[in-house]
Amino acid sequence: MEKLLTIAGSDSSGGAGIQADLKTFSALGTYGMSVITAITAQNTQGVFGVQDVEEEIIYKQIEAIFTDIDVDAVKIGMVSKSNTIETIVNALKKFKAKNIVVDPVMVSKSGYHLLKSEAKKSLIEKLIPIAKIVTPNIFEAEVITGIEIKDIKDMEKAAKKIYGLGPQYVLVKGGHLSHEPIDILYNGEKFNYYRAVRIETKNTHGTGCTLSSAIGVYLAKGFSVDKAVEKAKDYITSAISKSFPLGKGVGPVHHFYSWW
Ligand SMILES: Nc1ncnc2c1ncn2[C@@H]1O[C@H](COP(=O)(O)OP(=O)(O)OP(=O)(O)O)[C@@H](O)[C@H]1O
Ligand SMILES: Cc1ncc(COP(=O)(O)O)c(N)n1
Repeated sequence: MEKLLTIAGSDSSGGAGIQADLKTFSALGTYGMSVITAITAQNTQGVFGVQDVEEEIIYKQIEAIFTDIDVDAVKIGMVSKSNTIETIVNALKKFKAKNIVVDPVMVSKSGYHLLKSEAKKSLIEKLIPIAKIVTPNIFEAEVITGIEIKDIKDMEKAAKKIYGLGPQYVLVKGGHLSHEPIDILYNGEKFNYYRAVRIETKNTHGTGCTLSSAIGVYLAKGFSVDKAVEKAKDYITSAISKSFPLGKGVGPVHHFYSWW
């Protein structure tokens, strides 16, 4: 069984963050482990508080895992602040982590800033360069590049600029853009396009977390990046199509749609 690690924030309502990542790892038949960077008090309507975890215990969590267990892939989500980013980057370099998927989480669907503004520079200059694949949504790609994104051409331009920061692949996700949720993968030479039909639902809490975790799973299973994204895109599209209402706000996708 492949062993996956998520380094991310906890979402108390279970739809995004660490909880979404571990559900994705389990649903896709892999063993999931977690390093928690921050605890959020969150539900389907909003984020009501965040407590960042101290760097020392973040490092110890990573050390405890890598000194004992072979990790096949690492997914990184909410990282909150620059000291946390530096701790993670130094530790992953030290332990020679492979198949690193960086989801550059900045703002929750409910509008809460999960990345402090002082951390943008570290995210861009330190975290993104160590990624095998980085998966910004439209807003994140705009913040990272300074390019305003209105269409697929702009997504391509942004993908090229982000590639210049050092990751091996860039996936710009179009979930927030037009009618068709098209995602664009760039490897420095060519673009691949991943299309799906838009599912009309408000219940999309955790879509980005789930997609990046699923990419990690398929990389851990030995698929090429192109194929891993294709399979992860199929998974998120099905999980969104079976998403369900929970609470009074934005409900979660169904990670276990093919199980029950
Ligand atoms: N309504 C939808 N129907 C089908 N696919 C969708 C829909 N919304 C998003 N997607 C797809 O879900 C994946 C996640 O994309 P999205 O742009 O929502 O990421 P995100 O904004 O980072 O997510 P999150 O807000 O959870 O962090 C992408 O593959 C995107 O194309
Ligand atoms: C801990 C944590 N990590 C990531 C997200 C982003 O997910 P979404 O954009 O669906 O709110 C979140 N809300 N909470």
